[in-house]
Amino acid sequence: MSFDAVIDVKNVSKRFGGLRAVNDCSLRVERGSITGLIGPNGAGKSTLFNLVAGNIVPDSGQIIFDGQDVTGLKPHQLFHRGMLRTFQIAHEFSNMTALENLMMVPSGQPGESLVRTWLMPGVIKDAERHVRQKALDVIDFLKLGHVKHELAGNLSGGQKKLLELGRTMMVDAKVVLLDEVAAGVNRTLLQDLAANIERMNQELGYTFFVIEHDMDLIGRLCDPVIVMAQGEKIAEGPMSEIRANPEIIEAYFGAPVEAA
Ligand SMILES: Nc1ncnc2c1ncn2[C@@H]1O[C@H](COP(=O)(O)OP(=O)(O)OP(=O)(O)O)[C@@H](O)[C@H]1O
Repeated sequence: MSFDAVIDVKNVSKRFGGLRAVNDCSLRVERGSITGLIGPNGAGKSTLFNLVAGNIVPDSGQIIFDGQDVTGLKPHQLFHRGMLRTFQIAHEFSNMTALENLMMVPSGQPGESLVRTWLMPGVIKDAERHVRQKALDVIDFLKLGHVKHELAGNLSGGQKKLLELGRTMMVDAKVVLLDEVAAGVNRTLLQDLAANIERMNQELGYTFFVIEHDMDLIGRLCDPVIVMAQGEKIAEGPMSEIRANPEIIEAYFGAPVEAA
């Protein structure tokens, strides 16, 4: 079977003191998929995300991103290669409008250099026009037109998350790591958010890697779903299969695990 992995985690381990938070774990995220990562509290999901996103360095093993060994690279270096992590913290600049927030994202805009601004005003104008148009397209795609001139600080929790999703679209990410999408979002906006993630995946080809405690959301969005427990991958498959596996249900999906 051919498998085009955008993220390939190979035998990665991470200890905190005597605790093996991630233990010889291997898993892959296929390009074009929405891959879910679930498991009980303390299973090692966040640690695995931190390892993949470059927030912490593994004790052993390798992280391959888009065919290249990126083990030990920092988050900003991974960002420039097209790996984005979002939703853990709302990064919006409160005193800027939704549209301006999107326009701030692309790095290395010519307008950032004062010397270039002075030497080549025409180039800057063109680049700005391009970024503005792209931001307007993203606003349209996410159906945020009615709040585009609203200060980001005044948006609802769900709208802020949509805006953050929009920020990933400004840089053409190869993979987006989503952390706890559902946390703090009401059911209606959650449906919007889920629909937009699906559209970004299906219409624009984005790959997502998702940690989520909300099993309904995981069931709706993700295929495959990877189950972690005690620092290891213990199962992988469509949510229907995972849900039907009595051993997994018994051991890992009792009431405490479902609680977001
Ligand atoms: N910085 C740290 N220092 C010490 N121990 C840590 C650290 N980060 C995580 N751990 C421990 O590693 C284990 C795995 O934690 P992790 O947060 O990765 O699990 P998780 O699956 O994301 O859990 P949850 O669903 O509760 O967020 C836990 O026992 C946790 O206490």
